[in-house]
Parts: sequence; structure tokens; C-alpha cells
Amino acid sequence: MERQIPDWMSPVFEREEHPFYVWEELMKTPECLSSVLTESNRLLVRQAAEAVAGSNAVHLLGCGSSYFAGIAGAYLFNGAVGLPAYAYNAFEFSAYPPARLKGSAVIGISHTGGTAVVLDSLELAKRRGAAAVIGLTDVERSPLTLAATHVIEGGGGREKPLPKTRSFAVSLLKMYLLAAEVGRLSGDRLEEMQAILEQSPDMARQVLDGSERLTGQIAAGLNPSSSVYLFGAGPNTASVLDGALKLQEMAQARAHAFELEEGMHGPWVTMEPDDLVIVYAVRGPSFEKSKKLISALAPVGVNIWVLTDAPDSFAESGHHVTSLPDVPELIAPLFSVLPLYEFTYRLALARGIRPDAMRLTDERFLQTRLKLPR
Ligand SMILES: O=P(O)(O)OC[C@H]1O[C@](O)(CO)[C@@H](O)[C@@H]1O
Repeated sequence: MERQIPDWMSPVFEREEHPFYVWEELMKTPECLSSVLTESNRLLVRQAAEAVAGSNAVHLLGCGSSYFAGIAGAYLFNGAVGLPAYAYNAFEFSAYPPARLKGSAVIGISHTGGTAVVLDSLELAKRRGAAAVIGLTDVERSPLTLAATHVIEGGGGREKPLPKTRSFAVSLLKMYLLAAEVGRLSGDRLEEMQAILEQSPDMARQVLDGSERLTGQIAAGLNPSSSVYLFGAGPNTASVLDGALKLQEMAQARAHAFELEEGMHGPWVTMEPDDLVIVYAVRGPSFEKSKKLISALAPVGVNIWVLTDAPDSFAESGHHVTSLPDVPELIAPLFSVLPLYEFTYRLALARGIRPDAMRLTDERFLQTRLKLPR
């Protein structure tokens, strides 16, 4: 069948064994975070923050991982900066826009800087009188750069494989730096958060190194037909959404992500004993409820993996436990998502799946991908 493969798609067909591109990109996360922390970028952040500081609300939008980064950003703007903030899928924003965009800040997130509905959304925001139209992209001189009034770049350029990993952490760092600066301009002291962001490349490296062994063990022990359920609350809602997306993209796993409370209102009854349940139990308003979910699931017999900044609370539990860094919950996703990517990569290898390919080596899926409207 006659067809044109776009250039950006060709790397997904290149590698047939470890290390796949997706692994290389994930391992580059620390250096890509460092590339955001440059003097020139700090200037861009300061200029963008001045524009956001005078706004009456913050609207964040993107697709896939970039949308989920927006969800995490909304928690921070609401929780630490005191600006009402909302996150949207970019198509939803452009087709069903919120009322009263005048005077607001609209932040479009796109790793590639070329996703059409993100560009449409920023044009709409300008027409409707937004006070600031900010773009976060990892690709310099991308269409997003032209569409936005302020752009925060850096981040290592376009990821080669279709499933993106480092882009989520990079978008979060840019957004957190922006929020911290807006907070500073408004008189809030977010110094602890700022200090952690400065150390984020080293901390990300520690999380990646520290979780590699356990994530490999969990992946190797999982039954090929098992589903994966992910539960997270607050900012870690973004982590479970992105974790599930990567499990689908890289390992074609049946993965389901839920806000903690939502998952307890029905979806849990579809679990089977061989399934894996991943629960974020992070100190904060949802910690006790997460613990109760974990202990309530015992009779079902599922495998449980707890990601927590309070590992002592689960020392005797018999579950898989990953220790997360001791950081404020509002910026936790920058680190807490990383073990999920490692697990997903190992699961793809264990299941004989090429994680770069997003199933496009199967002609039927390739034909569909080429026809999907973007
Ligand atoms: O951030 P961008 O470049 O707009 O792309 C969005 C999404 O597209 C994908 O690459 C493929 O669906 C996701 O991994 C990513 O989150």
C-alpha cells in the first residue's frame, strides 16, 4: 500500500532491542532539566511571570502528557500562588472555551510546539483578550514560539520516539519556575520550593537510579494478561494519568488511572487477583485515605506497589514500596512519575514489545495513526 511516513515518525522503526530511544530519552531527563535552569531561560521566566502576575486566573492546556502537566500546574497555582487555575485538554479549550478569558493568563504546553489544537487555543486566547499568552515548548523556533507572547524554552529538543517521557518533567519544571516567580512577585515566599527546583536534575537522577531494580522486578513478575490500576490524589493525579498513558503507549498495557476517591466509587470492582494496583501515598490531605485503600484491597489479592515519601508506614506491609523524595506535595510529580516510566519500559521488554513504536510496526495501527486528525 502506497503511503508517506513523516520524518518525525521514522525513529520508531529503527531499534529492535534495548536500549530503545525511549530509554535514552528517559535517562537524559536530568540533563534536560539542567538545560531549563540557564540564565537566558530565567530571564524568559521572569518576563512571563510579570505578565501572569497581573492576571485574574490561569488557564493551562495541552494534549496527552502536556495536558497532564497542566493539571499538575493548576494544583500549584491554586495551592501555592493563590491564583485560580484550571487545566484543559487543548481541543476542549478551543472548541468549548471557558467564559471570561479577558484579563486571564493562558498557558499552552506542547513538547513539540506543533500540536494544532494548542496553537488554535492560543490564537483564541489572544482574540478574547487574555492578558498573557504563554507557550512552554522544548523545540526552539517551533510554531508555538510564534503563537505565544512569551515562551519558555530549553529542555533538550524533540524526543525521538513517539511516546514522550522526559517532556513531562521538563514541562513541570518550567511551570513550577514560572509559578514560583509569580508567587515571588506577589510577595509569597516560596524559597523551599525554589531551592528544590534548583536541585531537580540531581534529585531526578537519584530517583531514576534508586528505583531501577524494583521496577524491573515488578515488571518481570507481572502476568502478561494483568491490568494495571493507578490511584493518585491532588497533584499526583497528573502522575497517574501520565503513568497510564505511557503504559498504553509504550507497553500497550490495559492501564486505568483514577483520582483516589473516584477509583473507589466503582472501578475497583473490575480488579482481578493478578492485577497490579499502583497507589501514591504521599504525606498531605490524601495520605490517610491512600493507606485505607491499600489495606482495604487485601481480600481481593491484587499486587500492590506503593510510591510514598513515608516508606516507614509501609515497612511491614509486604507490598512493593518505592521511596519518593521528601518534597512538598505540590511539586511532587516532577519526581514521583519517574519510577512509573522505568517500570513501563521494563514491562514492554518483558512482554516483547518495542516501546518506541507505539504499535506502528503493525500496518493496521500505522494506517490509523496516519489518518488520525491532529
Ligand atoms: O506535547 P505535544 O508535542 O503537543 O504532544 C502531546 C502528546 O503526544 C504524544 O506524543 C503522543 O500521543 C504524547 O506522548 C504526548 O503527550
